[in-house]
Amino acid sequence: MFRFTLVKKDKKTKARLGFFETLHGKVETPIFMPVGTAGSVKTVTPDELKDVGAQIILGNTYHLHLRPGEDVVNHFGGLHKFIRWDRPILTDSGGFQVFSLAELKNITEEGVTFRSHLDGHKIFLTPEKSIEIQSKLGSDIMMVLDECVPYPCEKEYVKKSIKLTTRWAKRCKEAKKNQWQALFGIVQGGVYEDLRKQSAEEIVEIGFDGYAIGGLSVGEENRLMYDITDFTTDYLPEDRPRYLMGVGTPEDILECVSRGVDMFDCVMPTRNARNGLLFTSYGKLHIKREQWKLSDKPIDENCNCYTCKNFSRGYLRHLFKAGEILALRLNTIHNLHFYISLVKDIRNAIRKECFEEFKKEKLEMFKIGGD
Ligand SMILES: Nc1nc2cc3nc(NCCc4ccc(CCO)cc4)[nH]c3cc2c(=O)[nH]1
Ligand SMILES: [Zn+2]
Repeated sequence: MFRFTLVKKDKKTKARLGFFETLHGKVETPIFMPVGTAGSVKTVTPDELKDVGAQIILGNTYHLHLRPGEDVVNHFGGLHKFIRWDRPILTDSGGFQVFSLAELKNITEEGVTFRSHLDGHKIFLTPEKSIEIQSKLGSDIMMVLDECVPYPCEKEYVKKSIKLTTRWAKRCKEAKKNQWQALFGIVQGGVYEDLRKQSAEEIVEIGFDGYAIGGLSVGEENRLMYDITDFTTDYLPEDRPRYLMGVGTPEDILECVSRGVDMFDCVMPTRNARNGLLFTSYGKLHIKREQWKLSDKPIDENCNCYTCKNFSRGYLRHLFKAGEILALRLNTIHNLHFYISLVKDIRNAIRKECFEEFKKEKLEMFKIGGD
């Protein structure tokens, strides 16, 4: 059960306001999805996720297959019950994780063979196996198994790779049959516009509930990511959500919403939080800096998250320097709240038809510098 509704199209940019409905509830777009790779969004509880306004989270087929295994999750009634999250979950297919994490991988027509980064045991992932795992996990939105080519990558290789990705997408759709879960296709094509057009046309031809732009945020320059995104969204149907995988910084999200993207996921807010790097309205702030030792200010005076309502920079710096686990939790709560509030403000700006001014103002403020 999945349905996307386009509510409003911005007049001056390609930004869109919409929402989609799943078995586990409704999600307004543009949306940011916190990453819960192995089931948990690191260091925070489901209630804390709801407090910061999270509507949907992302899980990873690769990680959950390796540990604890989809049969264990299925034994507990699926991922929602296992992790106690009753809102929508999207699972990535393992495509990217194999290419970015596993050692010794070999790709054939049938699938990809790789060794677990945990204990080195051999795994053979096929489109059918990826769909089987995601079905047992019970995610609301499944992703097809694709080949995410590295950057840079020979055009000849990319040309062959998108054909394989298209054949795998077809096999995923067949493997899904009439299951209740939604299935998103993934467009590849590297940084080559003609191959992006070809991949988009082939994936749209198969027909999916939504379309992801893959193969980006893999080391290419931002400008190139924006250009390829801008080019590709023109080949995706208006009445389906567009999901830019692995993106990105607050700037990237503003830039790519204006280029027609509805959905984002990134480990940036959570991973940076654990490294003491905090997002504020004026740019990034390094909490461990000496200059915050005696600061009684919150991370961001414009933020009303639990961390900013209760704690000073001085205390957060102390916790971080002392290696207190609470530091990781409070930093994560703030960074997730920052990202989720940003996309909420984006939705309101599109609704009030002032998105372009909102974007300009935000980008200017981010440049001031948080430190
Ligand atoms: N199935 C599939 N999944 C993907 C996930 C991705 N995730 C990314 N980028 C994430 C990169 C990324 C990694 C780490 C950090 C934190 C740095 O502090 C930020 C971004 N690109 C991606 C591409 C694909 C893709 O084509 N196919
Ligand atoms: Zn805050």
